[in-house]
Amino acid sequence: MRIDVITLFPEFMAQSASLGVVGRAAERGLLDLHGWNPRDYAEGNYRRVDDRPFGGGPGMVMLIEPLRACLAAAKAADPTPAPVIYLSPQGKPLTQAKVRELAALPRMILLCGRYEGVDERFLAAEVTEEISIGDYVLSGGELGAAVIVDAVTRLQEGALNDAESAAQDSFEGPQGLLDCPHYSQPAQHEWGDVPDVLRSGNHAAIARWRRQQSLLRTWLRRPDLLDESQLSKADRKLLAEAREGVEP
Ligand SMILES: Nc1nonc1C(=O)NCc1ccc(Cl)cc1
Repeated sequence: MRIDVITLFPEFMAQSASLGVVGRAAERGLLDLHGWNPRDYAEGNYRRVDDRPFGGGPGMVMLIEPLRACLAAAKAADPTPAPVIYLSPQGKPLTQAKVRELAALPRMILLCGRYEGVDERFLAAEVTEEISIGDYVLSGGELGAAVIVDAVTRLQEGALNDAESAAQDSFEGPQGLLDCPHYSQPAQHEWGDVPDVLRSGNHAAIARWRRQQSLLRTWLRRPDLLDESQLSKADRKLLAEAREGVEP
């Protein structure tokens, strides 16, 4: 998958995509990441990319023309069509379902704003969709872009090894349940012992326990993610059994 990122800080994107699974995927050619800096397309001595807002008020607004020229250069670099996705708190909240949709695309262009905003006429003319990574205000769109690059790259065929993809699947199964607790050495510790079932060697019982913990945690921490009507009979039974001993 090719991802072009329009950002005043291309070095940030390069760094965040050079580590771990994403870095490995990029090395393997599963991710083709390109940074484009609007400042390289700004005219005049000062190469302005921003200016004061009409109507007054604090801060600066990113100008149309440098973004327009920058986006045109990015599009000209590869014939593959791509949606232009703008990261901002005004966007649609990012979900794993959306990540899966994006991961299936051959290419996307991520637009990272800075300052107080981007001229609305550029957004109206060039942006396909706006996405938010959460209801909080960051200093720019780059962290949102890095989140999308990471989440989408993990889903590229061959990006994850068997263990990693099993972990991914368990978490983002069809119902999107929260992950179960994890334990490793030591078995006994002053902060508690590892649940016996995990040391029993009984793989059916272990899988049952993990599923039950995911169901219980989702019910307790994120009931909004739990659509009980979509649960299998077995899952409903597991959850009912787990609920008995627990107050939400
Ligand atoms: N929340 C979020 N989810 O995606 N992005 C954000 C975010 O806060 N961006 C900050 C931002 C976005 C555009 C401009 Cl011009 C300036 C600052």
